[in-house]
Amino acid sequence: MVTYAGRVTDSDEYQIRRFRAGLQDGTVSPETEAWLQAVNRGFHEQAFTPKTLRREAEFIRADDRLMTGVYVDATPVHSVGAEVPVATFTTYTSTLSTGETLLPAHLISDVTVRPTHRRRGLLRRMMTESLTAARDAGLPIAALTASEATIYGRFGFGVATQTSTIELDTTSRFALPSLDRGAVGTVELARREAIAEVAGDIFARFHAATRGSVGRQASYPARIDGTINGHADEPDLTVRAALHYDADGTPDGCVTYQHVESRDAVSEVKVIDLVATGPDSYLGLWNFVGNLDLIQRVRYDAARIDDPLPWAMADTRGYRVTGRDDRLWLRILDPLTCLQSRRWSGDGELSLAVEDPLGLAAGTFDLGVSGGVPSVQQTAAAPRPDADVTVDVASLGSAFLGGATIGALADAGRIRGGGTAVAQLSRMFAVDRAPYCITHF
Ligand SMILES: CC(=O)SCCNC(=O)CCNC(=O)[C@H](O)C(C)(C)COP(=O)(O)OP(=O)(O)OC[C@H]1O[C@@H](n2cnc3c(N)ncnc32)[C@H](O)[C@@H]1OP(=O)(O)O
Repeated sequence: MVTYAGRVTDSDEYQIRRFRAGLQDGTVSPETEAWLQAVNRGFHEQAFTPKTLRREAEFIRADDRLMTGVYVDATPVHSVGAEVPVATFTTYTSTLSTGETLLPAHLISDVTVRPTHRRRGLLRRMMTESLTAARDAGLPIAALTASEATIYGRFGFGVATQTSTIELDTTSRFALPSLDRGAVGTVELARREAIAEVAGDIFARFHAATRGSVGRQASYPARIDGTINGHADEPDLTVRAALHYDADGTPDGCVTYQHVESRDAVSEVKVIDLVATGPDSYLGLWNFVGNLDLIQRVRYDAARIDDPLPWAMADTRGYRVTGRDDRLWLRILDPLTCLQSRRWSGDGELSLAVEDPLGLAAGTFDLGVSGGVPSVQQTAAAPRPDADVTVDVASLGSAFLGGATIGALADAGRIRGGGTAVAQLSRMFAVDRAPYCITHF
């Protein structure tokens, strides 16, 4: 019988096991199946069918994920068995685009703790061990997308990118006059099945050029083309797709969308995914979606917060932002590598102290930028009180790609330093566009 007293760090009641997805000749191993079904329960989702279970196992194997399960020795009679983990956590390596380079990134997902085992430190233990292992393996940064905004700051994660939910009025008000000013390319409906063939190449071009983008997991084509349809065995055949082609006929943008029942009897289309490699393909795809017949409104929940679309529209009031959400959370593990990998806009020299509650990225750094080229050196293993500017590691994660400005973080009390040094750091960190991530993981 499980006893429910004490914190996990004080008890030997829990065993942690780490493993890769077990899948042989189309059969999912019992350990992997129990882990996947536990994740589903944790997120209140329907149980996998044999077909969707196999597909999910194939995807997580393709990502080469490390799965962590926390187990108890024994469970009460009639309860789920001891083979089902009470907590889950998974990690894999992908890339984060700084717009200049692709940084290897430690991605964290599928974090669940069973309600009957919560608030005993299981998440803290899994997270601390995982971040420490990633740092020791030389990974400079960790990333996740969060179910709640209050959980991950304590582990050094900061909101690094945000997205808007937008609604477009696509009645006769919708027009993009700027498209007539020399935009090139054409749009054509695509076969749904073709998306899996082209989406990867289009995304790779977007990813390399877009600061804040995270490499997509193996399941992504199936997520955006309707193959993954909740937990149904069959694809969602309401999903449609269109491609934008450049002047040479090469696909350089892709949108998937579906007609949905709206709350207020307005004929509405939901954009599932839209990836464009440049302004022409971006506006071209929106022109297509905005001119669909019989549709009065288009909704999209992953628009840039500095979206060019309203600036291209004849009637900017046809573009409404109905929400804004954090998307990517970043946790710097190696400030030296991270700071050297980004683009700098202003020259300057100052010392930067980084505070880290987990101690992984703490230190004092001399940061110099000359002609936009950075030179960073660690001068102390701990944050020095006499540094020009002091920042906590979560705020550094928010500022890293320009998602939060240094000025806003200073006014929020999260960056400390003399006015001149903070203003200089602000000029050095400034970016021309907000970072943008359209990967959910
Ligand atoms: C990347 C992702 O996968 S996001 C998805 C996260 N998962 C979910 O939302 C599924 C539902 N929730 C859960 O499964 C669990 O409640 C979890 C995973 C959020 C937390 O797991 P627990 O094992 O209870 O967390 P743990 O006991 O280790 O708590 C660690 C700290 O986080 C805090 N905390 C935990 N959950 C929350 C929360 N939902 N909101 C605010 N603080 C929280 C605890 O108070 C504790 O704080 P402290 O150590 O500073 O005192």
